[in-house]
Amino acid sequence: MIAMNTEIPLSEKNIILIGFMGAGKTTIGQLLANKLDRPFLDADQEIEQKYGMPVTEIFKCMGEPAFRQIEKDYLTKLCHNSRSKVVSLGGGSFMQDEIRQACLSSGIVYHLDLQWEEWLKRFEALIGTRPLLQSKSLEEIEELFNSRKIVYADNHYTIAVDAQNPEQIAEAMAQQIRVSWQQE
Ligand SMILES: Nc1ncnc2c1ncn2[C@@H]1O[C@H](COP(=O)(O)OP(=O)(O)OP(=O)(O)O)[C@@H](O)[C@H]1O
Ligand SMILES: O=C(O)C1=C[C@@H](O)[C@@H](O)[C@H](O)C1
Ligand SMILES: [Mg+2]
Repeated sequence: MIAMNTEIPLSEKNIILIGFMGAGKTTIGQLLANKLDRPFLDADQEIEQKYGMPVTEIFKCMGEPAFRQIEKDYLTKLCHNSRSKVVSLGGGSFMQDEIRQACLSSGIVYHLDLQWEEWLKRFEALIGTRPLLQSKSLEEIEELFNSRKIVYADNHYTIAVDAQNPEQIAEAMAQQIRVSWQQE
């Protein structure tokens, strides 16, 4: 756990979910937002809506560097201009220094932490819609998984997501967050 910026009241800070592709950021983020009665924003979905195409198409038509720039612009602005939201990042968003710093300084960052063996069970469900997986061998994906884990470790809270379903995880997170708001 790392120190938080105290200028924004705790209960107004964005709750930001990070973690590897398929860890459950979108699924759990939506459930958590409903439970806390907060608006939900998913970086990938917002970008898809703005550009009128899925992330896979943005990668194909514009290339990954363009996607990363769009992702950086969207998320750094969001961190500076918005409060009291539940925000799910894309799996790679946190790898960009500016996004990481903006999230850590303005929000409460939750790392949804999944073990490799559990992630493998989700592979088939992910491959069609995650362009980064499509060009890699399983060994290369495992390498990416391990290298990103080091970066995700820069967070405020780590939540193990291997052994529970999304509803249980969102409920546990909501309870912990409500308690922290009451203690403010
Ligand atoms: N705790 C869980 N147990 C079992 N399946 C889960 C769990 N969390 C998510 N899933 C499933 O894993 C898949 C990926 O989930 P989701 O899209 O929420 O991941 P994500 O972290 O948002 O991925 P990305 O970084 O690519 O956006 C979905 O099919 C979802 O139903
Ligand atoms: O882990 C990643 O780099 C990505 C994850 C997805 O959420 C999308 O943002 C995109 O497919 C890239
Ligand atoms: Mg997602």
